[in-house]
Amino acid sequence: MRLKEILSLYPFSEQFSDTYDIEINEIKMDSREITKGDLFVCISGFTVDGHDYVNEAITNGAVVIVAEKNITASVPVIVVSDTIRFLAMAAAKYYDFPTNSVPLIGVTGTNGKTTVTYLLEKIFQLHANKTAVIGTIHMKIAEKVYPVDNTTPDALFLQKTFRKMVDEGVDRIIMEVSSHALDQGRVYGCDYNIAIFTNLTQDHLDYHDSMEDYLRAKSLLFAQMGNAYRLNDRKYAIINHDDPACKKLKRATSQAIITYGIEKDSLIMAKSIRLTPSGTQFLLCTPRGNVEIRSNLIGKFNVSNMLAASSAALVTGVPLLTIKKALESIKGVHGRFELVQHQHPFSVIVDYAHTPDSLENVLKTIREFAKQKVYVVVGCGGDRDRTKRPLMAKIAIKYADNAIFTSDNPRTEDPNDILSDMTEGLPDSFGSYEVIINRKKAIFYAIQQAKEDDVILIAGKGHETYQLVGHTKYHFDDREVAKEALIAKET
Ligand SMILES: CC(=O)N[C@H]1[C@@H](OP(=O)(O)OP(=O)(O)OC[C@H]2O[C@@H](n3ccc(=O)[nH]c3=O)[C@H](O)[C@@H]2O)O[C@H](CO)[C@@H](O)[C@@H]1O[C@H](C)C(=O)N[C@@H](C)C(=O)N[C@H](CCC(=O)O)C(=O)O
Ligand SMILES: Nc1ncnc2c1ncn2[C@@H]1O[C@H](COP(=O)(O)OP(=O)(O)OP(=O)(O)O)[C@@H](O)[C@H]1O
Ligand SMILES: N[C@H](CCC[C@H](N)C(=O)O)C(=O)O
Ligand SMILES: [Mg+2]
Repeated sequence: MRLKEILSLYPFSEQFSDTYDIEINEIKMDSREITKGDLFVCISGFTVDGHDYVNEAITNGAVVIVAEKNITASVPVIVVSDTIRFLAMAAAKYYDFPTNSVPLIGVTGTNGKTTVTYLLEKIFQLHANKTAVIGTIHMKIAEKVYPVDNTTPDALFLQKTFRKMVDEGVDRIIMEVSSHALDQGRVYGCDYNIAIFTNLTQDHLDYHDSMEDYLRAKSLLFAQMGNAYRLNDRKYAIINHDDPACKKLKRATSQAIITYGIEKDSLIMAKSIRLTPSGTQFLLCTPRGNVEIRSNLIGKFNVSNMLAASSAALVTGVPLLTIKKALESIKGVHGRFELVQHQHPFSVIVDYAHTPDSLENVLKTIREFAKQKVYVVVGCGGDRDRTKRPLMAKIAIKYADNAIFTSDNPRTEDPNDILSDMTEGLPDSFGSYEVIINRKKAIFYAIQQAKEDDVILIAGKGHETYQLVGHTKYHFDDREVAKEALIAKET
């Protein structure tokens, strides 16, 4: 594409003279990925400043630099006020606005994003849609799976990927939208048809200044849906009515609002809920009628997730009976309340709860059904919200009979410091706990202790297949380690 075309969306682009009318191979934001003929956009990051890599970019073949600072270079330099904004705009143009031609559904909230995207994927698939998903576990185009680094990738990756999805005939894109991505403008170029909010509870206070700031970031998804009351291009904000943030999020958008809820009177509701140790049952009540759902998903929070997914499916025209069939066919979500299969008379559950609210929800659910003791093996991630550590420890002790605190991706922190943060504020009256820094040993210990009808929850890593120590990822899978420990117990 000609540079002039890429620049055409930029305000007063006529200021860029014809000397800028050159052919561009691709747009890149990483000097290490530049090849001959590319345009390099300098992003000032949290770790380094892309402006410091201009020479490397030129050596690798960059023919134009887009920067926020006046820099001297041997190729033309275009100075803009905000390179992140420029990147999203240029990428959307370069890849020909892929999200204009396919419904895009964004899911945000502290917990439940991966679950809701998974449920929606299954519903749309049953409705004969060709779906694509982007989220924490992977990126998926129909049945092809690709690895991802972030839950929500950067703007460049997104636009390029959306183009690939559209070209491959995808007719529904479902994606998780993290607060980091919203704050960093990774989704500026995305044209959402539906935005879903699950809930807002404490997390990421290492990154956001306060819960208000965290909510502000989440609300950007709703604010950036635009103001388009076009009959053939309806947009919907789907919001959890039970969450206190609902009121503020409603005000963030001018689009049609669909509320869902269990407690509060909502447009889409779950009534007559029955929670059992093997699933949930409820009446899905909608303006298009009511239908009974019998799901294998465990816990009240999953009823809320099913309402969110059902709401999005309904507004896109999926019949209620298809929604019912899809929800009832789902066995479980990878790494979420996943039962480790074995012959012992006690249960081992691996779950991705890594926030105070999710840990409380999962432990409460287990507590309700446990016939004997509840064990929890849990840690807190390094280089992440320190203030959630003592809260998670308190919750673990409150709901479990035996809490074993251990490591979960210490990253660049000393695991001892993380564990001290967890246990520091715990009064003696809070009950006993143990600290076993090595996660494998902690899991083995819990499984060795367990007796008939006990339940062991291994929380925090879910689907993850690594332990991140420093900047190195070591293979580690809670489910594999649990199985090893179960075999060791037999012998
Ligand atoms: C704190 C944070 O969010 N950082 C994100 C940020 O990275 P950064 O600002 O550190 O980037 P940087 O390394 O300083 O680089 C700045 C620029 O220089 C360029 N560069 C760099 C080196 C070089 O040699 N040459 C070069 O050109 C880089 O390509 C980049 O354009 O921008 C990157 C690109 O978008 C992200 O991948 C990265 O996410 C990091 C890996 C991360 O761990 N983020 C977490 C906190 C996160 O975003 N999590 C959420 C999920 C949270 C949840 O919901 O639970 C997520 O969406 O994944
Ligand atoms: N609606 C919900 N409310 C509270 N907790 C939930 C909810 N749904 C799931 N959980 C809990 O949160 C954990 C993570 O769920 P899920 O992966 O769906 O969330 P997420 O928002 O995608 O998380 P992440 O921010 O890491 O991407 C689950 O393992 C479960 O313990
Ligand atoms: N998306 C979350 C995942 C946390 C998972 C947990 N295992 C940890 O490493 O803290 C984050 O990056 O904060
Ligand atoms: Mg997720």
